[in-house]
Order: sequence, then C-alpha cells, then structure tokens
Amino acid sequence: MLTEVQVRELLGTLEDPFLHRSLTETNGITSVTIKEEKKHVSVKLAIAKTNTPEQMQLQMKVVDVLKEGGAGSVGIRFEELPPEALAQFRGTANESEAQDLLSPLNKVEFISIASGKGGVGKSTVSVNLAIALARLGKKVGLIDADIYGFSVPDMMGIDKSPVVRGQTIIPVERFGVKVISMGFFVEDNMPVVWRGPMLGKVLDQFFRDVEWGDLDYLLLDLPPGTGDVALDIHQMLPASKEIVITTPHPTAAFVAARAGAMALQTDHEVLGVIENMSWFESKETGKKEYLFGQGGGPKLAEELQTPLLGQIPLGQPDWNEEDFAPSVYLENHPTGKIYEDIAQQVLKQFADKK
Ligand SMILES: Nc1ncnc2c1ncn2[C@@H]1O[C@H](COP(=O)(O)OP(=O)(O)OP(=O)(O)O)[C@@H](O)[C@H]1O
Repeated sequence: MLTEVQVRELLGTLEDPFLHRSLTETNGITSVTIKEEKKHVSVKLAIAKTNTPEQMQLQMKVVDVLKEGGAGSVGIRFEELPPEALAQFRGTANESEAQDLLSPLNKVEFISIASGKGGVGKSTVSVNLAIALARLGKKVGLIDADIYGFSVPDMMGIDKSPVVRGQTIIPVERFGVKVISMGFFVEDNMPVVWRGPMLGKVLDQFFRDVEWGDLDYLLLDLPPGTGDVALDIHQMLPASKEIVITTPHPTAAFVAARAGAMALQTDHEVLGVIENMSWFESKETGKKEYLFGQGGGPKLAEELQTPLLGQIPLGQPDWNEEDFAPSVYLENHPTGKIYEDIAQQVLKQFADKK
C-alpha cells in the first residue's frame, strides 16, 4: 500500500491547471490521509480555481495515478489556494487561461443524485428537483448521466435533440431547465458498454463543450449502484454535494446507505436523503397505504447524519396532451409542492454554508 511520501511524490509532478506549476511548487497538496485496511487514499489539493472543467481533468489524473500506484479507492477534495500564494504565481497564467477563470461553470454548485440500486425513482426526483429549483428563480442545468437508461428526456417530454454548432453543444431547455443527456448522442438509445473512465470523458466533454451559460446549479442524475462504475464516477465528479434517494423499505435504505458511504468516502458531502414512493393516498378516503414499508428514509438520514429532505408519495402527475411530460409534477400539484419544499431546503443549505 502507498505511503504518504509516495502519494506526495506521485502527485507532486502533476500541474496546477491554471498556474502551470507542479503541485510541489505551489504547495498544492494540503493533506494526505491513508486508510491502509481499506486501501483508501484521501487527498486535499489546493489549486488556483475550483469547480472548473480543469479541476475535473486534474481529478481524473489524480485518480489514475493513485490507482496505478496501488490505491483501491481515492477521495479528493479541492480548495482554492490562498490569495498570497496565488499572487506569487499569477504572472504565469496566460490570456486564454484568464478566460477560463471566468468560465460560467466556475460559480456553479454541483448536486449529484445517487441511489443504491435502480428503479427507486432517482431520475424522477432529479427531473422534478431541477424544475422546482428553476421555479424558485434559479438557473439550472441537468445532466442525465445514468448510463443504464437515459430516461430524463422522455420523462420531461423532450422530443428534440440539442443543436450542435461546431464544437459547441446547445442544451435543450424545458421547464426552465437546460438538459443534456447521453441518450441524445447514442443512436436509438442503443445499449453501450460503458466503463467508468469512458463516462468520465463524456462527462468532461459535457462540462467543457456544452454552452450552459450562466448557471446557479448543475444537477447530475448518476448511474445507480455502488459498483465499480459508480465508484469511478464518484471519484471523477467535481466537488459536488450529493442527495441519496431511497424507497421506504428498510432493506432499500440499507442498500442506499452504501451509496451514501461511497459519497463520503470520495469526499462528497451528503446534502440529504429523499424517500420516494413513501405511500399511496386513496383519492376516496384520503387514507395512506404504505405499500413499500415504512421508515427507510428517516433511518438512512439518521445513519448518514444528514437531513431527510422530503418524502414523495406514489402517484402519477396530471399532464395535458399537448404539453406531454410524463414525470413532471405541475407547480400546484400536492407532489409539486413537496418538491418545492425540498428545493427550498436545498437552497437554504447552500445559503447557510456560504
Ligand atoms: N413517486 C412515484 N410514484 C409512482 N411512480 C414512480 C414514482 N417515482 C418513480 N416512479 C416510476 O418508477 C420507475 C422508475 O423510476 P426512475 O426511472 O426515476 O428510477 P431510477 O432510480 O432513476 O431508475 P434507474 O436508475 O434504473 O433508471 C419509472 O417508471 C417512474 O415513472
């Protein structure tokens, strides 16, 4: 297993993407933690500018280098170099990088939506949460990165593909959300054998080549599960905060806990838990039936020491024929209101952390 000295040696030659000096020169490796029994290496790196496509690329390099060196899993947290350190090197960044520093994605907050297994409603929640944030006046983007089925376009009733202008991809806008799905680029939704690193490259392209404009929040609908692909992706994600989706059954919560643990292991803060398919409410009697059991959401939230952001009942949204969007709840639908409440809690959490 790697030692701290070896980790510092391996990473020391990688460059700060903006300053073009090695991380050794910039004193950019701020901490290294090694959990030998789990072969887990956790590093904190300081670079000139965080939450950028460049950070994403560096992140991928760090994961590659450490895994080649023998690490089983890698957690990376980025922070910005202090102004004094930056001032010392600033002269070395050239004009085009100065442009990059102003790139609109610099200010965006990433929120990834994860689940322990498929079918729990991760895509449904991603779509409705993105729309709820947009309804609250935020500028929102959504990346459908669920390689096991690109369901977001269908769920939102999107029937057109994004316009591609040269190198630039213009996302499709629907309900005030800018959407990009891998499904847009896969012919007839053909199944593809995706490997984590490949998905990482496509994600990187989505960060770089999509004309997102000025965004406040970029949501990522992640592939479900806690296997290799999910782990690879977690390691490549930008400094995103994570929301974990579960159904109310205690065993489902147990599986979802592994997704939460993976987030924490890869240094992603968990914003909260959303329990989906919580109950079915009879229209006649108003009585709630707990078809999938009870207690999974609160239990998971307690285990991950994070808030339970909300519970979504079973049911179908009402939509009209001409504006067909099978999974989108309207603003005044009771479930639409629950999503609004969740979106408000999410905004509050970001505001509190600033
Ligand atoms: N609250 C709900 N009430 C009724 N049906 C729901 C609810 N949430 C999700 N569904 C339905 O359950 C199915 C699975 O949902 P969804 O695709 O969002 O799950 P997922 O976790 O993203 O699955 P996967 O990752 O396997 O794609 C869909 O048909 C969706 O319409």
